[in-house]
Amino acid sequence: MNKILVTGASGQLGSEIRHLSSQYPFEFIFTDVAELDITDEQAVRHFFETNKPNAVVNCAAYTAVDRAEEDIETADKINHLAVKYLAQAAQEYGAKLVHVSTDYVFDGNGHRPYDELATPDPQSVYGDTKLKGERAIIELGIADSAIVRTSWVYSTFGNNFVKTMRRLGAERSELNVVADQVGTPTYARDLAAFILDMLPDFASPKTELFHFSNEGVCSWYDFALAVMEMSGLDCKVKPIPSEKYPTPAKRPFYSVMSKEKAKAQLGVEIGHWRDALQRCIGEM
Ligand SMILES: NC(=O)C1=CN([C@@H]2O[C@H](COP(=O)(O)OP(=O)(O)OC[C@H]3O[C@@H](n4cnc5c(N)ncnc54)[C@H](OP(=O)(O)O)[C@@H]3O)[C@@H](O)[C@H]2O)C=CC1
Ligand SMILES: Cc1cn([C@H]2C[C@H](O)[C@@H](COP(=O)(O)OP(=O)(O)O[C@H]3O[C@@H](C)C(=O)[C@@H](O)[C@H]3O)O2)c(=O)[nH]c1=O
Repeated sequence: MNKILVTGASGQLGSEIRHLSSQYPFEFIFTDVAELDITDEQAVRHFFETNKPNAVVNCAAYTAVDRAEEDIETADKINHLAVKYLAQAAQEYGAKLVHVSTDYVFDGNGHRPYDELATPDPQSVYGDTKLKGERAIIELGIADSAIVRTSWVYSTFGNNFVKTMRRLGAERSELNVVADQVGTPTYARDLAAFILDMLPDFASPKTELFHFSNEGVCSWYDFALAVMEMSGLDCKVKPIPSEKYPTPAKRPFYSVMSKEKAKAQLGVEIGHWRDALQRCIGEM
């Protein structure tokens, strides 16, 4: 029996893993900051010593992209230093590690889907701290560890762009949304299934990077339009350029990721973002 520690389990991804957990023959330990604060190095070691998980899926993160620009130290603690503590504990106690990262590690100046060999160049504090977290794992040379980069995550659980659009769409008759930032949305349930499916057989002498999102490409504007349409909301969405929606953090203009490696090596079949969105909104 595999004993899987899930950190940050009250967030979107963690909640989706919990939702799917009864379908998998694993024993799960779900923790969020109250049960295991991953920035507390001693607490992390103690937790591994006491519970001896065979695997850890790190869903904990500092995901407030704009707030991170001001709150650099906290973002770094959670997205970087804490990831090192988890990786060290996983190495010491022989547990598999699956860590989740982001498309925001890329500068967004590309025009073809980024694969796992593409050079990251984050443009925001959030992206920078997430990249430092990735590197902390890679530098340890830890076996049986995977970093899954994903993008534009939403779920019925937690906070996300889909929920923001539904709220604003119900309140307003018109909404401006950026149309020059392009990427791929990811239903957290599909990401959760991908991670749980890969875990049992996953083995690697070093850290493997994988990209995972739903299929297809869209702008935030296209995404917002689809949310309104599928939610039956009569709110007019207007496309605007990024300079008309100034934010503290710079977002990549293009952050589409190639999933070829995950498909070839792990045999995953991935649904289109519109179908995934429809499934999620159907549960809201
Ligand atoms: N959301 C997105 O669009 C994307 C997310 N990702 C990555 O996917 C992963 C999962 O994201 P998602 O589920 O959306 O994130 P959420 O923000 O929904 O959840 C993160 C969870 O981690 C918790 N947490 C924060 N600090 C700590 C801590 N010190 N110890 C333990 N838990 C803590 C949060 O608690 P609290 O809420 O109290 O802070 C929250 O419950 C993250 O690695 C994220 O970077 C990648 C691409 C896109
Ligand atoms: C609410 C709103 C946002 N926007 C823009 C701002 C931004 O450029 C874009 C997305 O908005 P958000 O701030 O909700 O999304 P953001 O927090 O940037 O989402 C990111 O989160 C992190 C955690 C990730 O890892 C990324 O993959 C990505 O999902 O939409 C509008 O144009 N109009 C609006 O009314």
